[in-house]
Amino acid sequence: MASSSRARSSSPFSHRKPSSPYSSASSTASYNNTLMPRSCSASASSFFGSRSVTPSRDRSDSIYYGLSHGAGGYGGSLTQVGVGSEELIAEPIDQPRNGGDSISVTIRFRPLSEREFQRGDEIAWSADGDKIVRNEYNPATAYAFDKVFGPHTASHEVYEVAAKPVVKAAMEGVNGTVFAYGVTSSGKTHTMHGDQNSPGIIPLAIKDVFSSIQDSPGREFLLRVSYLEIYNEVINDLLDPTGQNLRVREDAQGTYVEGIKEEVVLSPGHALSFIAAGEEHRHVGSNNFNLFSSRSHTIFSLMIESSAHGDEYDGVIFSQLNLIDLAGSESSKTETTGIRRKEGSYINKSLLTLGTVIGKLSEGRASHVPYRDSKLTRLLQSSLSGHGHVSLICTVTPASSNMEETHNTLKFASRAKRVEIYASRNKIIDEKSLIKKYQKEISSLKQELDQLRQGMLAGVSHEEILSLRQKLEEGQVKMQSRLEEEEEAKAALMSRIQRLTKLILVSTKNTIPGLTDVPGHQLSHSVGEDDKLDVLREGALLAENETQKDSLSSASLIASDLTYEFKHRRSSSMWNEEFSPASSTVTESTHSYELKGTSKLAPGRMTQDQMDLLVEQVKMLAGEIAFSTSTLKRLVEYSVNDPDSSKTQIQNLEREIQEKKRQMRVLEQHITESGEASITNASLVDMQQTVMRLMTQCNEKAFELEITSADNRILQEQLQNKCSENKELQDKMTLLEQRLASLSGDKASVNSEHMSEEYVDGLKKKVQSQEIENEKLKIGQVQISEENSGLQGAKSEIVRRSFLCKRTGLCCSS
Ligand SMILES: Nc1ncnc2c1ncn2[C@@H]1O[C@H](COP(=O)(O)OP(=O)(O)OP(=O)(O)O)[C@@H](O)[C@H]1O
Repeated sequence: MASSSRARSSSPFSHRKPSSPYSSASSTASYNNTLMPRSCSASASSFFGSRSVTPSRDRSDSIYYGLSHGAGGYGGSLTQVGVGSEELIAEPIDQPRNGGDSISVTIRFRPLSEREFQRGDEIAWSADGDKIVRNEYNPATAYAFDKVFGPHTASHEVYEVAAKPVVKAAMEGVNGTVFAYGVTSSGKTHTMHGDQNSPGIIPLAIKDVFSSIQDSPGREFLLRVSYLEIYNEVINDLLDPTGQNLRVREDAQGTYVEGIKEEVVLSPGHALSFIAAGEEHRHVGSNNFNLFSSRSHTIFSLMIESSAHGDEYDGVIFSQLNLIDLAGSESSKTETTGIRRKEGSYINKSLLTLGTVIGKLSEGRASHVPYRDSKLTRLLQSSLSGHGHVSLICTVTPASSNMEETHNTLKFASRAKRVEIYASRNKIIDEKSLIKKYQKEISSLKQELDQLRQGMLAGVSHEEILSLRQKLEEGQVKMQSRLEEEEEAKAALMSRIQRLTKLILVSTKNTIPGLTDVPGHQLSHSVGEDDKLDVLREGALLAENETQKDSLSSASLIASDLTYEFKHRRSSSMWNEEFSPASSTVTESTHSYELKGTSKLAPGRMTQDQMDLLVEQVKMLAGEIAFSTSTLKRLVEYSVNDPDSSKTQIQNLEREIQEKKRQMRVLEQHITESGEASITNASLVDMQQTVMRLMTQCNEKAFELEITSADNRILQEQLQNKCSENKELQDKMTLLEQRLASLSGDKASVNSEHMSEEYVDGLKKKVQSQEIENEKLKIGQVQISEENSGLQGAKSEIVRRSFLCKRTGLCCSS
């Protein structure tokens, strides 16, 4: 058979042997060294079946004992087995020395297997009463324990005694460890896991944990599980196939496995589905004693965090519950070769270390305890060193062929009984706890969401926002994207809140304020629960009977976000019932407005819808008051003619008006309180401010643009004037130039014709003054050009500004 990680069926237990003790073992087993009892009678023992042989003895002469404590308790005062015979090898079990508790040690017999039966094995060890194990061949050899379970005890009975108290304490913050110890094929896996017909300690503990949550309506829980195996001294994560060869680390809280995967679980089915998945990876192989022998030690851990609701909050309690299925020790009789032998030697070595550690601890001396000698003892260090409850279930076979191995198990159990523990509630952790982190995150997200909701609805209506958008033209896009962002943020917050709250488990029982009267159909399972329960149903693991399945289902928990949603819906519907305008006729309104629930309506928690409804109610009341007042006025007028007949009507109407005014005041007060509560709403203020800012900016820009446009028009007019002036001057200059040219021609002709001196001087003066005028014209022309270029600059500035205004998108229609 393949040695490692072979695929098995989806049920975590379906790969296991059939429950019948006679159905699994091979009938061809070679087993010759059967031990026969020293004083064996042929009488059949009804206890172990007709084939079993019980040696004869006289107990009353050889042993007396006094057991004074109740079964399965911690710190029980199990007294030693007193002895009256020198043959007695019984190891006395002492009271804890220093007043601490002791490990709970129970023994579970399994029936003779078919193979043992076929082989002619006899009963070598048996339960004598419910606390003593006695050797059938040497009756003086007896051991006393907290409880001894006979071969026909069902697993749930073992659970009640050996595990339930540990689970209960774990729910209250005390760490707990339950482990099954015994030789191969003695029934460890049967005890810890069980099968479909008889669930073992692990499924029963899981079921109990969820029932306990169900019975704790005042608390919130967060559960995580991890599942690992120690195979050949290597730690593998059974929930994560990539998590191989993990390392053990140590911190203030004790040892832990670095990088182990922890899964949050929401229901029993959910938790069991992880075990089923883990079992797929566990190392199982066959030896000549057990077809499905566990080749590794497995530790299934349940991390439990809890805290009280709301005002009752007193910190977070954390505890860890370890449920351990050890691999069985193998004797030389276990015929193994190759890989099995190697596995066997690792198993034996670690169990030997466990024995040594227990031995050292039981001595109670401050000697070195070799926890580090094996991964198993290293991981169990905090449990074994007494910081939590420990329950050891030793599984044994009664078979004579295994008499020595069983004896060794009993001796180990006896030593373990002497180990003292001082289990106490874990320190209250707060900031570091996951549940606290989730709770904080949820409440801040909820606040944020409320703000967002109110911010989007209060004060600024959607229509107003739309009209603002229109006014803001391009600003509309900005606004739109902002709205979308906020919608997205809201949706993201909602889904995050839902996701986180779904991980926190609360009881569905009706004692939490706000959860009362929850109609069954409004409650839902947590996420994934149905799926996981399907997995469970497929494996039929817990389908022991319908009742049990039902109780498991009823133990399933709702997520607190559903509670939140439910509360929300409930308050809304209550609101609708009480404040529905539809139900408010003038005469009935007195009742419908009556604020029966005012104390329930914490103003800060009002949704916008509720606020709107209130405002509507106030408006309606105001209308009604106005209507009644005018009716009253008319009645008073008519009453002049017939005062008696109208008197009662007038009085009634006056009373009605007074009453309505009173109701209106109460409603207004509510609105004011709610308004005050929401006035701090940053999102709303933000949004309104943004709108206002954009509006103001837009108006300013529009005004600026108007001024600039006006300036522009004036400048353009000026430019045109200057241009026409310029044209005139240019025309004038052309004329003057023409005249100058003609004058120059005149001068030449005068010179040539020897014109009179006077005439020439006169002409010269004319020319000079003309030149001066010319110069002036030129200067004028330069000025005009300069002015022209100034105007051009102004023009481009206007164009630039207009462009900028358009770019900012904030210009008005002008
Ligand atoms: N109390 C019991 N009642 C009936 N059958 C039992 C009981 N205990 C064990 N068996 C049966 O004995 C066989 C061996 O049991 P199991 O596999 O649990 O032993 P184990 O101690 O886990 O062995 P290993 O150490 O090799 O894994 C199985 O077929 C199982 O169903």
